[in-house]
Amino acid sequence: MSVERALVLAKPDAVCIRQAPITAVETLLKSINGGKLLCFEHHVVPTELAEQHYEEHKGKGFFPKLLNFICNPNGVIVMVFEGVNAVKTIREVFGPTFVEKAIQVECLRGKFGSCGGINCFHSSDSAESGARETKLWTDYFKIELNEEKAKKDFDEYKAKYDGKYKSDVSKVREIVKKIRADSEEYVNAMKELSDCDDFLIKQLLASIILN
Ligand SMILES: Nc1ncnc2c1ncn2[C@@H]1O[C@H](COP(=O)(O)OP(=O)(O)OP(=O)(O)O)[C@@H](O)[C@H]1O
Repeated sequence: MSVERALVLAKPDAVCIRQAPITAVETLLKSINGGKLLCFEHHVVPTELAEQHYEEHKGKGFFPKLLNFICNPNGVIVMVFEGVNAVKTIREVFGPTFVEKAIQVECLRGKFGSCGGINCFHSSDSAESGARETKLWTDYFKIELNEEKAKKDFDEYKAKYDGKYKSDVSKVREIVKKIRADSEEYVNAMKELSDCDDFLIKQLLASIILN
């Protein structure tokens, strides 16, 4: 039995889904033995921090999309939890990385995730990474770890949003499915005109959709 710290992020999708961080905090405080919330702060993530946070994935094919997602202007809610075996407990509460797998079990990524790696939450994967990530994020944003302040910040968030918006993401998942199917068609059509890779073509599509 060891007391550990874990960095938890409500990722940009969970920042938009207002009820998701509330459910996460309340579920985690109930689930972690002796669980404490030590910070609850909203921040927009600069690329240099994202690169350090996800350094183990540098060079992998999905790295640019991972940075693009976590640096989204919706920002993230930075949380630090402490408790006995906190890392394992949090990862069980969040569930599998990919939403298609997460929806097969009772877990928060399955409840709130949109698709693939757009899975609402990050949590440190070992006590060592918990310590490393907590230091990285708290140093970067000069966050003070303080249970009282975290409670106040969370209570303010809760007073503003609890029960104001739905928790059911099923309509959003249907739309995401359609967009993904259309995006494959777009990539195939562009490939007749281009040797650009799929990521760059999808970035163009994102610009078109947002225009
Ligand atoms: N093959 C992939 N394709 C797209 N995105 C991926 C892929 N693998 C991982 N990701 C994204 O990168 C994040 C980090 O991957 P990792 O393998 O560390 O999973 P995790 O530990 O479950 O997630 P996290 O680190 O966010 O808690 C995932 O949460 C997901 O958003």
